[in-house]
Amino acid sequence: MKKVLTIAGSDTCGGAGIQADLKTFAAHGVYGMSVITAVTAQNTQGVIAVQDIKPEIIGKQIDAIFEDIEVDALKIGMVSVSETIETIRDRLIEHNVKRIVLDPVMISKSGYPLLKEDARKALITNLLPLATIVTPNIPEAETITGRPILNLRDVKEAAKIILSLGPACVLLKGGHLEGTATDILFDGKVFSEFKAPRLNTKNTHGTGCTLSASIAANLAKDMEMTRAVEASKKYITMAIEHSLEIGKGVGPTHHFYEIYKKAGMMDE
Ligand SMILES: Nc1ncnc2c1ncn2[C@@H]1O[C@H](COP(=O)(O)OP(=O)(O)OP(=O)(O)O)[C@@H](O)[C@H]1O
Ligand SMILES: Cc1ncc(CO)c(N)n1
Repeated sequence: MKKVLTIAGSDTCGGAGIQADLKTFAAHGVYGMSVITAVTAQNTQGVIAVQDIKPEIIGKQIDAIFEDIEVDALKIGMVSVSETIETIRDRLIEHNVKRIVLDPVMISKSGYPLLKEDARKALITNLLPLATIVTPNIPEAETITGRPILNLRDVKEAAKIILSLGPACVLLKGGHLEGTATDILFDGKVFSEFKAPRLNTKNTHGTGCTLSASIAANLAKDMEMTRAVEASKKYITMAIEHSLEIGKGVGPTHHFYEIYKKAGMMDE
């Protein structure tokens, strides 16, 4: 069985972060493992509080995995502060990790900062160059590039700038634009578009976490990048289509093996 690791924050309500990642891994039939960077108190209405885990313990969690288990792919989500980012960078270089999906989580859907402002630079300089693929949403891409993104042309320009910062590929997610939910993959040579109809639901808590976890699971299964993103786009679209009316606010996406099967990935 393929083994996939998530390095991310805990979401009490189970829709985003570590919890979304492990559910996604299970639905993809891979073995999930976790390194927790922060504990959030949050629900579908917002983030109430965050406690960052000490970088030393984060480093020890990473070592505990790599000294014992072979990891086929990993994803990085919420990383909070500069010291955490530097610890993760050092440990991943030391363990010679390949196939890193970086979701540059900055702000929750409800507007709570999940990455400290002074840590943004640390994320860009330390983690972007290690990424096999980085998956910013529009506001994250605007922060990384310092440029507004209003249309598809801006998206492509931003993807080029982000690629120049070191990752092997960029997937710029169009969830925050209007109209068709189009994500653009750029590998330095070719732009590929992944489109899905915009689903009329408020229940999109954890969509970014789910998509990046799905890509990590698919890469672990030796899928080539474009095929992995294509399959993961189908998965997230179905997980949103079946999203759950849980809580009073922005409900979570739904994960189950049926979705994975319907997305045409049952043989992989
Ligand atoms: N209403 C929607 N209908 C269809 N697809 C959507 C919708 N909203 C988001 N998506 C898709 O979900 C995926 C995640 O994109 P999004 O831009 O929402 O990520 P995000 O903002 O990082 O999420 P998060 O809030 O979890 O950080 C993308 O493939 C995007 O196109
Ligand atoms: C722990 C955590 N990671 C990521 C997000 C972004 O969706 C969130 N809300 N919570």
